[in-house]
Amino acid sequence: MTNDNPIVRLEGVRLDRGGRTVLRDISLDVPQGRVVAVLGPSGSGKSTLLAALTGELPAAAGTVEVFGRPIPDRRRELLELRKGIGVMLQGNGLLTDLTAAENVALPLRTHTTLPKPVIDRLVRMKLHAVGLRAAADAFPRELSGGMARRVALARALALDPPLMIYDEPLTGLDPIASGVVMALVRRLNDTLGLTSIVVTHHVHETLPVADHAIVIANGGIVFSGSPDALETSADPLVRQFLRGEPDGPIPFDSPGGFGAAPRPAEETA
Ligand SMILES: Nc1ncnc2c1ncn2[C@@H]1O[C@H](COP(=O)(O)OP(=O)(O)OP(=O)(O)O)[C@@H](O)[C@H]1O
Repeated sequence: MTNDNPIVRLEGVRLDRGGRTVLRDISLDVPQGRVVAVLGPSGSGKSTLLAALTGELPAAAGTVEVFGRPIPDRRRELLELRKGIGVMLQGNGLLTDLTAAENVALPLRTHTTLPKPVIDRLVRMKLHAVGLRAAADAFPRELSGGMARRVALARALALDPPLMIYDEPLTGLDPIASGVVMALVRRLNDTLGLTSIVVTHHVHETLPVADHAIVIANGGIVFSGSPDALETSADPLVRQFLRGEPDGPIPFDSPGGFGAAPRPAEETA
């Protein structure tokens, strides 16, 4: 997967947490316009990888570039970069005492000086984009799980970020709601000209909408290729993950979690 101007580029990245190497030797290019699925068992380091993309976790080695520039060290520049990354975290993260519209308006109120009528209009557009314009005045408790997830998606889109990151967008959703959310992820990616990274262990719901998939396990990328190639892979590690088998090359009981790199952090290169 190569591209001269990828939206995200990782080169030889090592990520440590709590003094332990979680991921090592990670190289990945995400070209503009793609939907990339980041798959892997629980504790393999998927969220850790996302934390590196948003600059929350600096790489212990290697380079992480987003929008063609290394992740900045300076807080001000980092905050600026983050405005270009829409993040939908696990669960909804919706504020329960605010309506759907007020939740979507939050990033616009916090990060822009736009007048209220303009914000109201943008909020209506975002809710329309996720098919929920009629639910603007509903509180999160009045929404189904799938609808609440779509409001969270509208909120992540509020500032028109060119890059969207989804961390387990399907947790707790039934198969129908999962299908709706993933179809929306694909449609928004294409109609708004975004690039999307979807971190999930919901392989079968995510692969149909992805252009590219990577699997992380045992502290590194163990597969990188098309969804078709993933499903037909004969690699025992990939097979074990796809079938959800406890026995195989991915250890179930390594220290610190399933599939985590079981060795201490090396010296920074
Ligand atoms: N703040 C932290 N301090 C120390 N270790 C951490 C920290 N966050 C995560 N880890 C460890 O890093 C490893 C990877 O965790 P991570 O949350 O990235 O995995 P994941 O693939 O996202 O898991 P899940 O699918 O369960 O969310 C785990 O062994 C975890 O215990």
